[in-house]
Amino acid sequence: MAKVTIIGATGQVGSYVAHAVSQFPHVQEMCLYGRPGNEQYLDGLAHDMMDSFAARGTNTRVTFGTTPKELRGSDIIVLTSGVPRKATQTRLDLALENARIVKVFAEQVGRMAPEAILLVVTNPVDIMTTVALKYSGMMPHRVFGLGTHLDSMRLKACLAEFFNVHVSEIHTRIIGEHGDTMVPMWSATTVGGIQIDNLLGVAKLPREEMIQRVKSSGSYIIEAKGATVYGPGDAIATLIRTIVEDENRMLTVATQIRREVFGHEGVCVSVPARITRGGVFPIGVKLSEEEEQMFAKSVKLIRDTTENVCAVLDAESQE
Ligand SMILES: NC(=O)C1=CN([C@@H]2O[C@H](COP(=O)(O)OP(=O)(O)OC[C@H]3O[C@@H](n4cnc5c(N)ncnc54)[C@H](O)[C@@H]3O)[C@@H](O)[C@H]2O)C=CC1
Ligand SMILES: O=C([O-])CC(=O)C(=O)O
Repeated sequence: MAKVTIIGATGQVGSYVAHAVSQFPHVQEMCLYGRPGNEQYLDGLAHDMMDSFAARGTNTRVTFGTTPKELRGSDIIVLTSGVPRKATQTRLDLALENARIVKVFAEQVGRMAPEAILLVVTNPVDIMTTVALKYSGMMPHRVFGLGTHLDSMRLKACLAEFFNVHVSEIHTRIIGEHGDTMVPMWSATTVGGIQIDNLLGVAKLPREEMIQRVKSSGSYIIEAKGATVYGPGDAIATLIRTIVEDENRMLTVATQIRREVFGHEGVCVSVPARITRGGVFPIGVKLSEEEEQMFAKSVKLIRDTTENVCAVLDAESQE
């Protein structure tokens, strides 16, 4: 049984995730957490959800609060607080503003629930995951980010449409940044278990177009309806289910990498990882030369931006 806490529960992604995750049988308590001033909204949200659970026959207890003690006893904490981008912005434009928000909550989690698993969603997610790891002081396998799991699902949908097969027939991964430097792993892409290059007719696969579609998916949706909610929400819900039900699935999420395994270190970036009730454990993979070069570019961008942001945060905390 697990207590799941959503930080940023008043937001679009946070409230959808809270509702989606509460239906998992192992989730005993759903704690809706927000910043001071949002108590009335959280109260209303909690009551709305209780009505929903009664209608659905879900037995999850809903609690809410704005003080750090609410975090105590959490098994999984999802951090969704932060400013979302406008269609004209990149995720990287949010880095400093959201890092200030993430730092505050990460410190609270590190103090109140250091044994929990912390899943970071706030954008730019790779950088925010490193910020959360640094300022929470938690173990690296207990802090991870949504990363390119969502991008991998978006590519999966494109491939299922192209091949006209059920999505469950597609296995694929995108590693690296949740952003423009993301790296598709065509070498790990299969349809019905068959490696994509061994399928007849695959030469026609519009790989570049598909990746462009994945890269622009967030801004396309934001421009049309203001925010992405169901895609990230259900991608997050899958990760939480994997943890609470100890499914040992291998998904692609932002996690701290080590030099001995990935040739780089010091940042959180998406790679394949085994996800269990005990945490998230990256798995080393052999990349092609092109994938390796693209991955190095992604890591450099994340590292440079993270270092800049952390330098500002550290200077501010000296003031
Ligand atoms: N990694 C991913 O794939 C995705 C990441 N996101 C990111 O998640 C974050 C939230 O997105 P939405 O829920 O759509 O936004 P939203 O505006 O609906 O909600 C924002 C939440 O953050 C809180 N918040 C805002 N400023 C704050 C501050 N200064 N201090 C404390 N709390 C603050 C709000 O109270 C609210 O709960 C954004 O950074 C967005 O870019 C969203 C979708 C997918
Ligand atoms: O694009 C955004 O800002 C939200 C997000 O990360 C996504 O849906 O991929």
